[in-house]
Amino acid sequence: MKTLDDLLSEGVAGRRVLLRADLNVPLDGEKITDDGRIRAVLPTLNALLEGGATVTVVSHLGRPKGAPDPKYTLAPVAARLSELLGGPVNFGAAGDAKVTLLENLRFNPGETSKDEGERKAFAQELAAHGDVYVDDAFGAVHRKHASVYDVAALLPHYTGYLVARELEVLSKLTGEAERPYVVVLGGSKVSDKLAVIEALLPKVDKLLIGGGMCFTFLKAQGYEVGKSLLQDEMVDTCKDLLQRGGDKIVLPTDVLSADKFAADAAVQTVGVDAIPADGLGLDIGPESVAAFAAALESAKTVFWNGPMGVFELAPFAAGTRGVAEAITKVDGFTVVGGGDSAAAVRALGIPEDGFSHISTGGGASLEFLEGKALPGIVALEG
Ligand SMILES: Nc1ncnc2c1ncn2[C@@H]1O[C@H](COP(=O)(O)OP(=O)(O)O)[C@@H](O)[C@H]1O
Ligand SMILES: O=C(OP(=O)(O)O)[C@H](O)COP(=O)(O)O
Repeated sequence: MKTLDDLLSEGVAGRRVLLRADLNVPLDGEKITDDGRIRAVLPTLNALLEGGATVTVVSHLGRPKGAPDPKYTLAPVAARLSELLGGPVNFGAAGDAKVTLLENLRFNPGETSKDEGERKAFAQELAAHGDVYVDDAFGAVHRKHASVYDVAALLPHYTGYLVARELEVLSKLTGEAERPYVVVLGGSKVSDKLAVIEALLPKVDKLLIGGGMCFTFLKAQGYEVGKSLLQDEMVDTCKDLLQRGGDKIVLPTDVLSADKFAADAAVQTVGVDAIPADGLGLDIGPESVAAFAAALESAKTVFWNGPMGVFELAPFAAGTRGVAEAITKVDGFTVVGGGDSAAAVRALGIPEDGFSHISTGGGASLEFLEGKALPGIVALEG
């Protein structure tokens, strides 16, 4: 793979660079609640600007359905990027500034289309913005999307500093990871991540499952989960995983059940056998936090992706905080990955140096750990 330093030594003065970034930041309305992913691309962007390039930055935000949706505009990101760069950023179309951020890629159906022709057509449109392509969107390298995969075939392509660094650090988690190796999974992207568990099971010593992920497993164990996040069609898969995983898989034994998805909800801590029919499980309970912390105590390698609960709402942050703190006490190599997981660490005031590495990618890291070929990396290798 050619690197950004290769490109800089070729010289970028006066050249147009198409830069794929992952600026999929958490938002509260129009307010960015964590700008970590914007900051993470600054070294690459600044190096290109210092080299004299004109840069068109492209990114997705959230999961709009292939059409413009004001809820998912990158406008707040353009404003924050401009603040962080200390200079102007054109938004939506090229202008006087050296940096342009285009609107959310996923407003175009070609970006995520399963139809290769449709994706390639959109990749052609994107390629028109650059003489060369730099991929620094580590969080999206596991997506076979036009801006991540197809466009690389159309332009000379290079890895950005973030992608290079992430691959270097995460490669310590594959192959000869020191044992015990504990993976902690949570979050809300249940269907994406259930598929990863199967591949990870043989590689790890313990798999702790909390967050929105755990309810499909609890259902598979025979418990009723009320109105909690549930992937009904995956219950049988979970039964099979539980059987194969044996005592490697650790599930919560208690949860916080709320009467609504809100900070002022009425909340009760219940055993997993007593989740009310109208209850929403929004965090793991204290007994589970203690069990997860105990399982982490002797770990030598830890990877954590996905908050243990809806940490954005104060009453449901304790599980994520407890697990994060337990990981910071581990005497070994510890990685937390994922847009929201990294944001949670910062939002909860957990010292960032308590982890060996904070990755910008959740799903991307998991698929890398799994040993899967990542489309965004395959494309850069070609
Ligand atoms: N029990 C739960 N029910 C619903 N949502 C949850 C639950 N636990 C965690 N979440 C949500 O999961 C989201 C993060 O999930 P995900 O995107 O998978 O993580 P990451 O971005 O770190 O990969 C957070 O916004 C959090 O509120
Ligand atoms: O937030 C992301 O992934 P993550 O939640 O796994 O860290 C990336 O921006 C990828 O987004 P996607 O999972 O909608 O393709």
